[in-house]
Amino acid sequence: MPNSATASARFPDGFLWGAATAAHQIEGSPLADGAGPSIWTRFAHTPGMIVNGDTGDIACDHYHRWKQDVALMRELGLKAYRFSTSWSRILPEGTGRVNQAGLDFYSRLVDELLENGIEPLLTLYHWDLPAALDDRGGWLNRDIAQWFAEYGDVLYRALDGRVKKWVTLNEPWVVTDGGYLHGALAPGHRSKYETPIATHNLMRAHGAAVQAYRATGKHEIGLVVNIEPKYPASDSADDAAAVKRAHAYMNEQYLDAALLGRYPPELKDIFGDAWPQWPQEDFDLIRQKLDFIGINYYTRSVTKAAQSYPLDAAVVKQPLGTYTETGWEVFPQGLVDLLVWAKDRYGNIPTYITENGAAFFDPPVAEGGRIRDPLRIDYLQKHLGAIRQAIAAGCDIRGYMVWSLLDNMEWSLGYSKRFGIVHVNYGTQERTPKDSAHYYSKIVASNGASL
Ligand SMILES: CO[C@H](O)c1c[n+]2c([nH]1)[C@H](O)[C@@H](O)[C@H](O)[C@H]2CO
Repeated sequence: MPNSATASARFPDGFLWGAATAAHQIEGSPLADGAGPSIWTRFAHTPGMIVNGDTGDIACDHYHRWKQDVALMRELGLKAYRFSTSWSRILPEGTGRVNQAGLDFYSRLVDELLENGIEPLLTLYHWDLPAALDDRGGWLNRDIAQWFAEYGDVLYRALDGRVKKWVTLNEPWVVTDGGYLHGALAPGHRSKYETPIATHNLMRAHGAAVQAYRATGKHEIGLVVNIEPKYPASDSADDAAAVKRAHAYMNEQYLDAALLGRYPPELKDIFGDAWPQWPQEDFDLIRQKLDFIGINYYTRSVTKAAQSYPLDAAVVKQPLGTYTETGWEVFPQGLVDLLVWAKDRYGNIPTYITENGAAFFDPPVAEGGRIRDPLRIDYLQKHLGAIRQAIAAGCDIRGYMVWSLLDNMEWSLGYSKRFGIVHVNYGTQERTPKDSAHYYSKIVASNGASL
């Protein structure tokens, strides 16, 4: 952890301090004003899919409370806000007819952010595929690359210039591992044959959306991936091989495709006969110049060889480790290690930490509206220290978006886990900044000097 050299390191001038959310997790009103259903609207209304039968029908009611939420960001002094747009709010059938009311919602939100001195970072896809496109095969249909580019183009033409940092996909690994392999996330498939196809079409769609941006956009576009560094449970050759497989599958697969124009060779070993041979022209589409990458970091995995599909690897719980409410080990050194790894493997591409945060059990709102969340403050402090260490090691880190601005719908875990630096009372929709929000606000105001 920090030594005198890194402790004296500082965050660069203009470091972009913000917070992140996603449409389906906070907006509510998924079918309002002409919006079409997404796969998450369907998944949440499928009995047994979401803890406590929770849905995104109301969530944080951000669809109506967006102005107050921007005011909250302003009070916290945030410089940026990473959010996603709902594809089926903009294109209810996924392609063709534009729902102007949906476009207007995001246009108003962007204007309000700008009027409050907050830079928007817009993610086109944060998992909520239009149900109408899922009915046509969704990420299993090669046509989705053009469908996605068309969706991006509608937003680029409407918002580029006001939005200057665009993201195509949020975490393609989670989309495929959760939605097509293990089935824990929408659309809930469990197929080793579908998973590589979904991966490949997500990356083709990413490339097509970047190409569409280059045709009209005048600013920046990137890709956001989740990275979870893997450490061997022992010095055995079997554990080293398990780490290699897990690292290739989760950490290298998507950035290699986007930045190097190829998949790691381990993927063929992992998926065997389920791993197709892709034509070179697909990689020519996928590999597009990016202005930045976004890395979402939460935890690490100590990994051992074990019987499991598809990796033949398992995570080893650390007896002396500290764990969050989602069972993730708090391990800030992993962030340093992965940022240096990414710099060395892909070149020092401008990088934003586009998500980092933790779910802890938060006490109820105390007298005077205070919510003490010391574990979250400790988590943030340690991970911001890790970023400062990575910057001192030469990594070109441009900004940090804490996950999340608000407690929100944690996908299949519903509202049972709270990641927000701001508490949401889902009964009243009252927002209450937690101690971590006040802590983070000071970090932002001092550009990290108060860390
Ligand atoms: C596997 O962890 C991922 O990096 C990850 C963690 N998270 C995410 N991705 C998603 O981008 C968010 O929508 C989640 O709410 C958030 C917290 O779970």
